[in-house]
Formats: sequence, structure tokens, C-alpha cells
Amino acid sequence: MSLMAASSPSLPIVVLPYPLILLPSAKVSIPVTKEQARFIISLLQDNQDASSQTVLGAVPILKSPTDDPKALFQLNRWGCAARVTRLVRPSALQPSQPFLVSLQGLSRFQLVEPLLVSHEDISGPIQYMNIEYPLNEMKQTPTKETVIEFKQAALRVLERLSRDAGSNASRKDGWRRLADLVENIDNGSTAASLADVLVAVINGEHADRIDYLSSPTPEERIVKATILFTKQATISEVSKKIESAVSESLSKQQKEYFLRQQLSAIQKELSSLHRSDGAKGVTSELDDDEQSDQDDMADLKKKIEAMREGSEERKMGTREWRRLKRIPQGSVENGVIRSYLEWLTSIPWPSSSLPLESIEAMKTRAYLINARAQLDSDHFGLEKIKRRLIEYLAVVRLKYLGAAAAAQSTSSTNEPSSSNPPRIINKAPILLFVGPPGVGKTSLGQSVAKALNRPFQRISLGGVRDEAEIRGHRRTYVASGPGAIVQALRKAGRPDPVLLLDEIDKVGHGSNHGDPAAALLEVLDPEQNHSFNDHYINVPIDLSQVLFICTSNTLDTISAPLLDRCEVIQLSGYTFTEKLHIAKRFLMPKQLSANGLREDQVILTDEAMEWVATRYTREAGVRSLERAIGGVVRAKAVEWAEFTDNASDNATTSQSTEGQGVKLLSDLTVTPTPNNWNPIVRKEDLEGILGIARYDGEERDREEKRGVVWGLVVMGMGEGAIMPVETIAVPGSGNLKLTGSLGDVIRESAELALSWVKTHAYVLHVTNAPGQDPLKTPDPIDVHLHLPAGAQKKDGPSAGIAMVCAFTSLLTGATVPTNIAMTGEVTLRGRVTPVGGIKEKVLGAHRARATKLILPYANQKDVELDVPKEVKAEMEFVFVKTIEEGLKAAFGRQLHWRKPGRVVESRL
Ligand SMILES: Nc1ncnc2c1ncn2[C@@H]1O[C@H](COP(=O)(O)OP(=O)(O)OP(=O)(O)O)[C@@H](O)[C@H]1O
Repeated sequence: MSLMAASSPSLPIVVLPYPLILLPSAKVSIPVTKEQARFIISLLQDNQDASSQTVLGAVPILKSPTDDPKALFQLNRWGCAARVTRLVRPSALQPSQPFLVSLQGLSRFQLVEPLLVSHEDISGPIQYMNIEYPLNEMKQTPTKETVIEFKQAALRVLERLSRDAGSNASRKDGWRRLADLVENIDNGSTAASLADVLVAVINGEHADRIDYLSSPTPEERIVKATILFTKQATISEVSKKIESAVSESLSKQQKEYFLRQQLSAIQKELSSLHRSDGAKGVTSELDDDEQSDQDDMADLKKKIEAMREGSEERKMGTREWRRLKRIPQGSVENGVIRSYLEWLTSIPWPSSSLPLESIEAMKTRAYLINARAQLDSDHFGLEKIKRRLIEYLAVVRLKYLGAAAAAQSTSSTNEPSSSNPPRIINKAPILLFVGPPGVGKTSLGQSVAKALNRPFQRISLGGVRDEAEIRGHRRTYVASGPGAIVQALRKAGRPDPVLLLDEIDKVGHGSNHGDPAAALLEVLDPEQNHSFNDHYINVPIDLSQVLFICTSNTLDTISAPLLDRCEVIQLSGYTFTEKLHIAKRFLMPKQLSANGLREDQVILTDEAMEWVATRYTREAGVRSLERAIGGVVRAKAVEWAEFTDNASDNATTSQSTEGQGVKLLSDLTVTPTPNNWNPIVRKEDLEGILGIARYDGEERDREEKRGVVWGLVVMGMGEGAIMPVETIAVPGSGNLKLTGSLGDVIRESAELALSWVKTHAYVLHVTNAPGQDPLKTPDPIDVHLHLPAGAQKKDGPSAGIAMVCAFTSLLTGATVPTNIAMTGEVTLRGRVTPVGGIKEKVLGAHRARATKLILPYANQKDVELDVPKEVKAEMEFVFVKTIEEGLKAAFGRQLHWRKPGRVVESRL
């Protein structure tokens, strides 16, 4: 430090430690060295006698000093002259502590020269410096506006401070008193001195306060103080907000944490109580929650670690695992993440578990023979379908073997092929079994899985309206979970199961919950399904190794793109003979084992079995037949139970009478002999067991009536049947009335049929002159046509021939025998054109005991190829090309035709 010039006023200067600043009217205590303290004491002693004060100059440092002992720091040019109010020595116990000197700020001064000091100067002896006091300070009074602004800013900051003081009443009081003083400011000079007081007590930034100290004029100071207060009020507001937000969240977490701690302590206490109650060492793994929790977590971790390195699923697993560790145990979020991880790790990811079993099955030479044997052992008949399935399995195998060869040629030599088998890219067609209920569609799928040695899972799509049922809900949903595909994969436990998509025709289309059919498209498309996206799992899942088989009752409601991806296999239903075989070889043994009986305990005679098949059931499949057989077997099981009870009672009584004491019932092994148990169920017994037969052989309900003809139909479930076409004439004006939920095509076909009959009315002897309208002469009538089962929608052109016959019968009075049923589309030219579903219709008619069928000539091939021999043998088929031929086959001699020469030609 340089010494002062003798002419100007001077003050002994102390450097305020950073970041202290002393303002006039404020107080500060600073540490001083022993040497400096001695100097101050000498000053105090010098002034003891005189009434003058001991004054020092306190000057702040501009910037935070570094630790470097040689570094120089700039002192502020402005400082504050201060009265020494106190000097405190260190206590005798801690002599190393510094002295403390308390200073009371008096007025600003400016150092004549700027000063640089080192650490050594600061702690060195106190020296005098030349200073200047600002001149005429009090004369420059601030303007009114500045004072008003200053007052407002000061009051705002004081109010905030008093609010922040919370429950500290004395502090609050202090701020209020200051606010009162500010309120009472009436001139610029009081404002300036109050500004010093306020800036001294309000925490501001060091630079701002230095700047304030260095302002010589009151006006300047008030303006700067106003800015400082405004800034401070804003900072305080923001920091208060942050503070309260932080403390709120903290307190919530802490609260939860404490509650959970308490809960676990209570649980521990309770479990120890239980343990000491049931002291006899009966502990259950269910008791130790904490242990099982730890085990679960360890298990989860292991599973994530077992996932393929670098795979998407592993990355997701790791990410979620880290999140899980951060979230307090037992919280809702924790549970959500845990169950997600459990799902993620339980999916059989293609690379994590390799389907060795199915590979072994495919490698064996007898693979196809075994598959055929499997299909035969599960299903009777279905020759064509089994052949097609064997083709399918052969293709799957060839594809695998091809892929295996390709993989082997490219694989590295150090990897044995069995430990890393090739991935099968499943581009085999997706099979779609179509047919009526109970014909074995689902069970065929099961057989395919068994033949391939793969797990089988069934996904029922009936009534699925929401895309999320297939794809899962996003995790943001409450109680969300994965969709049916992922659930089935998890249950299967392998990446290559056979998944049966059951009732694909009943899946809902486009709703406000997405389109489930569209989700299925992605699942079934081999081009897309290697990265199937389940919304819940949110990691692409490879479904290319899954074999999909679909089932449906009808093709009508399946969307075209979905149908396009499938190869359709029709199952039309069984004949009575087939049903009998199925019943004997499959259904009976199945029901016996389901009811805990042996084969020799229930024997249905052939006649009784046939009776069940023909009189109690009439469906295309065998489900009701199985149910009926189940009913018989159950009735026999009850009889058997009663029989064994009686036998054991007798045994007990006879033993006790022999004087050997009464034995426990369980000690007795009662084996009733075949002599006294009757296992036979005869035709006559059925009524007592199953009730009255629903169908009788004669079909008495089918009355031969004018205007009624039996048509052949395929019902909504894909089942063939016969259905009456009923017509009556009512007084009217020559109109046609149609009822029975008829679609447009069937309505048009009815109009066409009536037109044909009208044109041929004269030839058929309905009218007496050509050109007369049979509905207007002799009396005007309306014709009403009805197809029963009105609740069921009907459409299609195949009832054309039956309608022509019905109108002809109505108008001529000739009737069609009830053993005759017919199908065929008609044209205006009088042609009978082919229709679909012949096999189903023929089988349906056979079940309904129709014996003569009139069919379009062009469908002859279908009958020859598709209809079983035994049905053909029992039925008469008339194949017709024209309506005349059809009418002749239906009515025979009953219908009279005018001679050809007088026929009005209807042909174009
Ligand atoms: N040819 C057959 N041989 C042996 N059993 C059969 C045959 N066809 C069907 N079954 C038996 O009939 C029962 C019903 O079959 P399944 O459940 O497969 O019918 P489905 O065609 O899938 O019917 P739905 O359309 O109603 O689902 C099963 O117990 C099945 O084993």
C-alpha cells in the first residue's frame, strides 16, 4: 500500500473480507489480526480522553480473492467511514481465534487513488490512506417521482420479506416497522438515508451493492435502490415458488416413505406373532413377503440378463429395470413396471429359447408317417383334409430343411448346428378350416400341433370388437396388459407354437376402438409378422416361426384381404354312418374316461347308438352327439355309483353278522361281478335317459301341401339343411308379397320365378287362354311367399327352382312329395344354373331324411366327387338343365302339360 499525501484527509483503512460491504447506518463485525487489533486499541486509547470517535475506513474488495498468496486484488474506490464500537479478544481457551472488531457505518468516502492489495497487505498493519468525502451531498435532493417509485419498490420487497418470515414474529415485526418508516418518507433526503438502511439489510448481489455504495448522489442511490428492490422481490417470489414446489414433492415422498416403513414394520411384527402362534414349525413360503420379493427381483434380473445381447427386448428390459430400481417399492408405478417386466421376460423371444423339440420332430425320417398316424388317431374320415394337411406339413418340413442347409453352409465352424438351429421363416400358407360347428376344426388344429411336436394355443376371436384385445393396451392405460397373441405366446412358452385363431368370421370390423380385423392382417401376413407390434410390450415381436391356423363357420363375413391370406379347407359335416363310427371310436371312449368308467362298464348297442345319432341329433358336426353320449354315460355312472354303494352295504352287513366285527367301508374292496351289473344300454332305455326323441323317422311334420315345396339351404353356421318354401293365395290385385327376412337377390329370384310361371300358365293348364294373367283370372289374387325362420337373414339365388315349383303347385293344385328337396338358380329363359354348397346341402337333406334331390345338371360333378358313397346309395338325384325338367321331376304325372304345338314359347 502506498502512503497518503499529507494535504488531503486520511483514514486508517481496513479491508472488508469478500463479500462484505459496509453502508452508512449499517453495522458489521470483521476479524482482525492481533497486530491490527493492537493498532485499533492504541487508537481507542488515544481517543479515550477526548470526546472524539475512533473512525476507520472500511473498503470492500471488488472480486472474490483467489488462494494464490502472490495474487493482487483490486479494492473498491468507494468505502465507508465507520466508528469502532467494539473490539472482542479471542477467549483464553481458543487463543488461535482472531480478534473481532465491530464497526458502525457513518458516511461514504472515495480513495484518492485506486488500490491493489495482496493477502499479505490485508492481514498486515493498518495504514492511513488519502480519501475524499462527496461534496454537498444533501443539497442534491431527488425528484418526487423517484421517491414514489422507490417507496413502492421498497414496500413490495418488505411485504414479501415479512410474508417469508413465516412464524418468526420478531423478524416479521422488524420488517413491518421498516415498512412503516418507508410509508412515512416525505422528502428525498430521508429516502436516501432509508435506502442505505434497506440496501444494507436486504440481501442483494455483491456487484449491485458495490455499485450502490459507489453512487455519490442521493438521486442516483435511490434509483439504484429501486432497481435492486424490484429485482430482489422477483427473485424472492420465484425462489419461494421453487422452494414450495420442492418441499411439497419432498414431503409427499417422505410421507409415502414413512408410511411404507411403518407398514412393513407392522407386517413384520404380525408375521413374527403368527410364527410364534403356530410355533410347531409350520411356516409357509407365503409368510415371508420380503424374501419372496427379493427372490422375484433376482429372478427378473436373471431373466433380463438371459436375453440376447444387443436385442431390442434386452435394451427395453434394462431401461425399465433401471427405472424400477429408482422407484420406491410398493408404489403404484413400481407395480406397473414390475408387471411389465414380468411380461417382457416371459415372452419366448425367438433367439432366447430355441425350439429344439420341433426341430427334432422334423428331422426324423418317419415325420410324415407319424403325422398321418397322429391325424388318424385323432379323427375319423376327413380323407381329403388329412391329405391336404400332410401336404402342408411336408412343405413346412421342406422349408425348414432348406433353411437348415443354408444356415449350415454359412455358419461358423465353431458353433455346433444343434445349439444354434436355423430360424424357420414361415411362408407356408395360413390354413383356414371352414365348416359348421362340431366338425372337428379346432381338434384338427390340435392334431397338427401334436404332429409337429409343438405347443398348441387357441385364441378365440368370437365377439372381439376392440383392436386392443389383439394388440394390447398401451401402458399409459390403467390396468393395461398385452393382447391375445402375446398372452398365447407366453402360455405356449415357445416361439414356434401352433396358434389357432378360432371363429375368425366373428371378429368385429372397424369400430371406434380400432379395427381388430386389420390387426389380424398384420399378424397373418408373413411379410409383416416378423415384427409384430403389441402396444403394451412395445418391442417388435417376431411371429414368423408361429404356425397360424384359422377356423370359421362361414366365409361370408370374413374380410377379403384376410381371406386372401388364407388357404380355405372346407369341412362339410358328417353322414350318419360317419357319425356312428366317430361316436363308437372316439366319442364313447372320450366320455367314458371323462366320467371315470371303463369300457366294459357301459356298452351302447349298435341300434342304440344309431338311435342317438338319428333321433336325438341332426347337426352337421358331432358336438350334440357327443353331449347325448355324455348324457347316457353320466346316467350309467350314477347307476354304477348306486350299485357299488349297495354292494358294499351288503358286504358290511354280511360280515358283521358273521361276528367278525363291523369293518370300515374304506377297508372293503368291492368289485361287483359282471353277473350282477348290466352295462348294456338298449334303444328302449334311451327314452328314460335322454327323454323323448326330438326327431322321428317318418318326418310327420313334413306334410304334403299345395303351395309348399322343400328347398335346400346352407345355414349361417355353414350347416346344410332343408327349408320349406311356402306360398298362399289371398284375395288381392295380382301382387307378390315376400316375407321371411329376404335379401335383394332372393326377392328378385322370387319375382323371376313368378314371371316364369305366369308366362307358362296356359301350358300348365292354369289359364284357359294364352296371355291371361293367372293372378287376375278368374278372380284377382295376391300371392304371398314366405320362408320360415323369419328372424334369420336369407339371401342368394339358389331357391329359384323351389320357388317356381311352389308357385306352380299353388296355381295348379298339384303337390310335391315331402321326400323331395331341390336347389338351383333359374333364369328367365327357363335354364337351371349351378349353385354352391352342394355337399353341405346333400348331407343336410340326408340327415332330414329326404330321399330325392333335384339339382342343377352342372352340379353333377360335385355330387360324384364330394358326396360320400353311402349317402349316394340312399338317395336319388335328378340333375336338370331346364325348369320343365325340374317340374317334371318334382310333380311327376300330377302336372298336365298342353301339347307342344300349342305352347307359348318363352324362350328368347
Ligand atoms: N372326424 C372326427 N373324428 C373324431 N372326433 C371328431 C371328429 N370331428 C369332430 N370330432 C370331435 O367333435 C368335438 C367337436 O369338435 P371341434 O371342437 O373341433 O369342433 P369345431 O369344428 O371346432 O366347432 P366350432 O366351429 O363350434 O368351434 C371334438 O371333441 C372333436 O374331437
